[in-house]
Amino acid sequence: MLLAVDCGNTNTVFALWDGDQMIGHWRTSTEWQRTADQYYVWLSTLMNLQGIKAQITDMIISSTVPRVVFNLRVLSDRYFNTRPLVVGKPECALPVDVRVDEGTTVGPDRLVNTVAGYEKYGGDLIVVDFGTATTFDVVAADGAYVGGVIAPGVNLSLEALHHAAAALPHVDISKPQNVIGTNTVACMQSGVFWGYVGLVREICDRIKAESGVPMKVISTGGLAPLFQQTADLFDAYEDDLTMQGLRRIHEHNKDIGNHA
Ligand SMILES: Nc1ncnc2c1ncn2[C@@H]1O[C@H](COP(=O)(O)OP(=O)(O)O)[C@@H](O)[C@H]1O
Ligand SMILES: CC(C)(COP(=O)(O)O)[C@@H](O)C(=O)NCCC(=O)O
Ligand SMILES: [K+]
Repeated sequence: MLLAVDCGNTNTVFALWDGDQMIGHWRTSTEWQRTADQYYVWLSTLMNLQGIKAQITDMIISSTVPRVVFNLRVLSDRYFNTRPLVVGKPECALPVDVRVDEGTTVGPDRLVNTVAGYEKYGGDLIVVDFGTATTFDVVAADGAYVGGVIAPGVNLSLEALHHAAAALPHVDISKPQNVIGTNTVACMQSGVFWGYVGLVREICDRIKAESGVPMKVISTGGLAPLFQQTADLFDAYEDDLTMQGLRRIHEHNKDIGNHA
């Protein structure tokens, strides 16, 4: 079975794949100090609790935080006796072209999202990921990754307000009833929530205009469900797009006989 690990700047998600069936997924905070032994105790405890008996033979990693990869490699080596595929490393092939400026390193999560988006929805696609950052990634008709947009994340924007202004409290994001807030918290939530709705709409409109073709827009990431409540922003929501992409990339590397 395949263990797929997506390490974002805030959260790390593990998913267990049996062929194209996801039989479990677990989330933990991203901490580069966490050791291979700690990962293993955590993961095996959760698997036991759910009665999952799995023989993990393969592992694939996507990480936006380079220094967590070391301990994840040790996990793979020590407990599963396999060398992991690491997206973004030369030995990990992608099933699509990447057409960006020479020397640019695209975040692996962004590439993985577009691979999964293309597999399910085809090309001429925009994938919006509401993670620590909010990213927009564009897939051409042939599935190639052709670039995108990086905007500050929703929670990051709220945190920035709190940190920079003495009188603004820590606030959790939610969809406000009204645009006009009648207290500090409601005003901040309105600014960030409706500001983001506008940001998403404007950026997607401009990507479509620049591309000159009709495009589908799909959303993913921790905070995507919140924006799914605003009916007309997205054509679809996918809660495990990065995991689907990791499975697809692993399959592609097997197909071409690539061993990490
Ligand atoms: N189910 C959830 N409900 C509310 N907030 C969430 C949920 N999942 C994640 N978040 C928050 O959304 C943000 C992005 O999460 P995530 O997609 O896991 O980020 P990343 O991939 O960058 O680690 C984080 O600030 C996280 O605290
Ligand atoms: C843009 C990101 C910070 C998003 O990370 P996330 O919100 O998933 O933690 C990450 O994809 C990244 O570090 N990218 C490197 C630069 C680039 O993609 O061009
Ligand atoms: K992410």
